[in-house]
Amino acid sequence: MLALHNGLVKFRAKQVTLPNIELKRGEVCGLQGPSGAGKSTLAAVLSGSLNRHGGTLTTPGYARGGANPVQWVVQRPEQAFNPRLTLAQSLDEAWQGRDYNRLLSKLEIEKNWLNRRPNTLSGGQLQRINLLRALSPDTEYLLCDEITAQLDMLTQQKIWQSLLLLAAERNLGLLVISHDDHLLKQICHRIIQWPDSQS
Ligand SMILES: Nc1ncnc2c1ncn2[C@@H]1O[C@H](COP(=O)(O)OP(=O)(O)OP(=O)(O)O)[C@@H](O)[C@H]1O
Repeated sequence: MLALHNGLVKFRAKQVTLPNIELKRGEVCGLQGPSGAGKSTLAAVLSGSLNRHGGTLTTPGYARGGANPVQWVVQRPEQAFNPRLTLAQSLDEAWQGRDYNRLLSKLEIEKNWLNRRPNTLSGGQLQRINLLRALSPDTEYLLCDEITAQLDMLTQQKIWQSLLLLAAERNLGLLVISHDDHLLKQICHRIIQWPDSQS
């Protein structure tokens, strides 16, 4: 279970009250809310990237020597990679030397892309590799923060098709943060409307 209750984050000039959330493995939950409400802040807290100032956070434990089981995937994949490393080097780090080749075709990634540096790939190519980076065997929950918002419609559809299949196969819990009403209704089991109500 991944859960946050009564979460609160204080920035220097602002305090953000986070919505209560409980996400189980195998579940695809949408999160929708106005710009600036704190959706990315919530993802940062759930993934342990940002300290909270209140509330109770429940996360799955790390496997011994393993990576974070809660992975936050952001809208701009270039932020997730060291620009000086090839993508293969970044993937080897994230996967700790384990074999990810089986996932290349599932995510429609061409092997030769991996010899390149992040700034030489398109947004869609890089986001596929970013998802592969986040999908090491340790991952149990994926926080998808507007991950296809900058991509064309066809690429969006293909990425979600691949990702939902993999999520079902791996029994991952998915939090889908998006302003795209149509996408959320199409793929989510339930949608949290923030700050209004839960449905
Ligand atoms: N590092 C930071 N320092 C100061 N304020 C911040 C920081 N990060 C976020 N905030 C503020 O916290 C609030 C929530 O930001 P957040 O990015 O989580 O919103 P969001 O719901 O994801 O917005 P959007 O839909 O536009 O991406 C905003 O008012 C933002 O300005």
